[in-house]
Amino acid sequence: MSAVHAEADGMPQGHFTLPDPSLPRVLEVENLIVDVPGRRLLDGISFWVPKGEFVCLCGPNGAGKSTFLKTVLGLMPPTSGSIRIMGKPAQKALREVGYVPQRKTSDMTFPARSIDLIVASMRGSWPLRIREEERARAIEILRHVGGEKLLEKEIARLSGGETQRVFLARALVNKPSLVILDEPTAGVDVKGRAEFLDLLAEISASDELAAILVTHNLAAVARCAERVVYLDAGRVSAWGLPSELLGQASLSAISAVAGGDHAAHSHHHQLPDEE
Ligand SMILES: Nc1ncnc2c1ncn2[C@@H]1O[C@H](COP(=O)(O)OP(=O)(O)OP(=O)(O)O)[C@@H](O)[C@H]1O
Repeated sequence: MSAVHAEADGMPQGHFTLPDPSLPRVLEVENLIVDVPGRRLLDGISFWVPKGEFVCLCGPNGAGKSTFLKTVLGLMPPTSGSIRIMGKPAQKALREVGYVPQRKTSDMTFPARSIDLIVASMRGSWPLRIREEERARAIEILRHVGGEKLLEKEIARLSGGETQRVFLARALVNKPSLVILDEPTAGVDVKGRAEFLDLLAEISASDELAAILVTHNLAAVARCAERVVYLDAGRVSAWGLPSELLGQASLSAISAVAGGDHAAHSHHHQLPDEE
């Protein structure tokens, strides 16, 4: 508990309920520090995610949420501290993690179909020829996310919501223990966002699959989060149940920051149901 600070402006003070320490841990982060030349981006992050738990990772722009995800995914080196996935050093357990990127980073510049993307993830290499059993598995996982009709479609031609559905299928195809989603509905229209939220709620209901969802979307937090980790200036400023963090002041702290790709283009403050 020593790494958890309740000092951030607008955050509730007092008691936060942590996960049952006796449950198996899918992700365990201890005193993680990430420095880049001249700057500390993550300043002693500690928390864990038990099997099956759905965690929303919230916090203002620039808090370090994407940096944290990149470090867990092995894309940025930790300066010190440790990240364990299913009890192993993170680098040795990345097969246990599925990743859904922000839509802007998943824009495809070459002609790939949904099936290619999903089979590439199954194999770990780009498929030149797809075997029958691979095709069957791709259909199965797309059906699971309600996207079977997208199988042969080119990714570049899909809507935002369809694209994220395919990326969710890709993230789930290897039966991970943890799925990590970085503002998956930023830049997705209202209908696509509502449908994607239904899929996230299903993941949240699963006792097997754990998730970390980076979001500024209060509707997503209210509907899916089993726990919330609130990052501020590279530190965990609160870690507890959504009901403990969704007090009046903290509610505005989560929603009243411009999120995702909107942030770069406008100073518009978003409504709670936007991302
Ligand atoms: N490679 C890097 N070198 C230097 N600074 C970086 C690097 N990557 C990120 N930063 C800075 O670190 C801070 C945290 O960035 P990060 O993208 O992790 O925040 P975030 O919480 O994901 O924000 P947002 O909600 O806007 O996506 C920002 O100030 C960013 O400019």
